[in-house]
Amino acid sequence: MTDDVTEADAHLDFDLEVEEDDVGEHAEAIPLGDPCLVVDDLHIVFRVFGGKSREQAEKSGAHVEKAAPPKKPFVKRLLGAGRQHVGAVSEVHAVRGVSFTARHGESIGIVGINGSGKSTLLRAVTGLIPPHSGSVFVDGEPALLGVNAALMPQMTGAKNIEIGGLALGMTPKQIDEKFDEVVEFADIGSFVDLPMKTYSSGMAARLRFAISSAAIPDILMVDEALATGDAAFKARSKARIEEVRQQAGTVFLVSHSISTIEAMCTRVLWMHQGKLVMDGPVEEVTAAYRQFVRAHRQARSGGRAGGTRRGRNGGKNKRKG
Ligand SMILES: Nc1ncnc2c1ncn2[C@@H]1O[C@H](COP(=O)(O)OP(=O)(O)OP(=O)(O)O)[C@@H](O)[C@H]1O
Repeated sequence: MTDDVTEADAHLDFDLEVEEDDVGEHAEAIPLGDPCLVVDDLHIVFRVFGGKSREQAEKSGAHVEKAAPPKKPFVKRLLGAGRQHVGAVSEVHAVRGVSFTARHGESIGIVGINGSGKSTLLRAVTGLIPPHSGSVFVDGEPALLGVNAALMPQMTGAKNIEIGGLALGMTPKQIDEKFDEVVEFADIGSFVDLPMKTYSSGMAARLRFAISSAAIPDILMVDEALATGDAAFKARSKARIEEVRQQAGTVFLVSHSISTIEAMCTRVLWMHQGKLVMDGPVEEVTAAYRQFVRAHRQARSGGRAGGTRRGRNGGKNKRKG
């Protein structure tokens, strides 16, 4: 996989955040329990209407197919005759045949370039997206409050702590007891009384992480929340992740930061174009992924240099002319 940088891959649009910020020691190895999650040959397919989303998905390297038009009954065909065509329907095959088993006490990082299917996989595991085919078996209640979580931007942070807590199965009394801790963990101060739409993306991500981990869930899903925090927040998050694992919970962490994955995880899944290309110990998978990312960087900077030169010259020529 790592040596296999295709020309198509080289043009993919992705973040290459392999920065080396100091997140701390590597995740502690603890004895693992029984399986808590089994994902078996999972496929997730999105239907996309119109052309723009399709182009975006193709740019990210996802597998896009033109969907067969649904068969309409004769009467509908007759009534619809002459209506304007609203655009083609495409299918984005975002997750393609992914299988793995997670055990109690594991902390599993998910890496992959933009559009490789990481968030879709997490959302499918939590039951937010139904599988196209394949199955997900979960023992316990997954808590996902990633960047796309359904908190209400027009409501205050306080109200969102309440809603988020209830959504995670906490009682109003438990939410009351945890309230100050959540605000302190998220470090949002008096912003807690303002609508979430007034928050910076970092504040919102921190609050989501604080809510999702407040009740020590069976399975904690973290989607990029840690990328937006400072060193102190990362240290607090790491301690919280360890706490979940110590209590036999399982943690999934999606991040573009390899150093964060290395510090917080014991195992890594690498997704590429919807497929699971590697699943193994942190050092092994991150080493292979780093090599892949470097190769891409080189391929991309080569391509971009040409493009930029052409662009600049083109501008100059125009002004001269
Ligand atoms: N609701 C949706 N409708 C249509 N296509 C979607 C939808 N959500 C995701 N996709 C497509 O599925 C593919 C996988 O997206 P996903 O967000 O899971 O990738 P990712 O690895 O999490 O990316 P990133 O690192 O940029 O967050 C992409 O091609 C994306 O465009």
